[in-house]
Amino acid sequence: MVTARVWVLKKHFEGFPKTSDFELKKIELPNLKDGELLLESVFLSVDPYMRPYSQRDMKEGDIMIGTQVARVVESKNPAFSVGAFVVAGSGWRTHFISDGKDLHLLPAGWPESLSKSLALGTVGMPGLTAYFGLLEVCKMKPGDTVLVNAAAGAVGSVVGQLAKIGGCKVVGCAGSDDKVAYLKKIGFDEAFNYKTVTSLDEALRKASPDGYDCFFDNVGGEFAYTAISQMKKYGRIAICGAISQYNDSVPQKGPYVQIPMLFKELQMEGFIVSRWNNRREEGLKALLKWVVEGKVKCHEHITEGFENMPMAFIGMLKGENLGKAVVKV
Ligand SMILES: NC(=O)C1=CN([C@@H]2O[C@H](COP(=O)(O)OP(=O)(O)OC[C@H]3O[C@@H](n4cnc5c(N)ncnc54)[C@H](OP(=O)(O)O)[C@@H]3O)[C@@H](O)[C@H]2O)C=CC1
Ligand SMILES: CCCCCCCCC/C=C/C=O
Repeated sequence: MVTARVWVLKKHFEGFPKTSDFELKKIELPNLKDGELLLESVFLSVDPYMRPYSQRDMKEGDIMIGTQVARVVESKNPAFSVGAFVVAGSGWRTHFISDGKDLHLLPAGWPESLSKSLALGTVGMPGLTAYFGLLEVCKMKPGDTVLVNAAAGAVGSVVGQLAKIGGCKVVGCAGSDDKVAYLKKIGFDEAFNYKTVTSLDEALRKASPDGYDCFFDNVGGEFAYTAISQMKKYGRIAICGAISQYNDSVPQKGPYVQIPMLFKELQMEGFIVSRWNNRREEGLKALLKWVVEGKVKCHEHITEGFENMPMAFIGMLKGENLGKAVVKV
């Protein structure tokens, strides 16, 4: 008999999540039936979507949603051998039983020297978000100037590096000087700390006096309005996230974007990465190749200990992470 530790949503978040909104519980797992396997989480992801999705899809007492890299510890399913690593979406659990249907083996050719945690970040859902958002929504082309916010995070850091590979000029904004230094180190042409500039409008204008062809928006709110006002004619805006609004108890009011949208004839499109689930393999193969070749650099913010999941999640929402926020069990 295996005992799993799980984190449940004890109380729906009101405003910014608190550690008291979560509860750690123990669950006895039954013996395996034919076709099933027992897995143990090795790395778990903490992601911004957990904040809005918990509100929309979860009830109090549910196990927190989420993905993990897990190792097969026992198998009665011939498709998965003991010791194999998979990406699963089984929520905040140390151990779980699966019938194998929704598990993804790591992409073929994953080098032994590459941390498997990257399957939750650059070579996982956030990397795919950057890849499809840039190619299919921003429709980036060589010579474009691309703006990305939350640029030192899991998605943003890949957006900037892919845009450089694609022959673009890249401007990134992040919330600390260390993050800005990192962006410059990984090849961003311009980067600034949006928390310390005296005027965001001026900082954006200085970074690209001619404006922006593409805006990959991870943040929303006031930042997005200011950036949209500086788009070039026919610019493309990908609405990837709106993290500055996820913790609002009262929805923010304008300013509104219709005037720049109209007179600059802009395109703005929201997207969810799962739209391209049928091209997952293509995206992961490309991302893995760039990582192995050293063309895309990865940074991770690793929190040790399953007991620290809520703290890691809250820390990520506060901006404590440089790169992908991951918990190592
Ligand atoms: N559409 C889709 O399919 C997907 C969308 N997303 C979205 O992409 C965005 C980035 O996600 P991800 O890369 O995983 O997370 P990150 O690794 O970027 O972590 C979140 C970052 O957001 C920044 N942030 C937090 N609060 C604010 C705020 N009020 N204003 C500005 N920045 C803030 C912080 O960085 P800083 O220090 O710079 O403030 C923090 O580090 C999120 O909005 C997420 O919801 C992610 C995956 C898929
Ligand atoms: C239980 C696994 C759920 C995985 C969902 C991943 C979709 C992310 C879409 C993000 C939207 C905004 O952040």
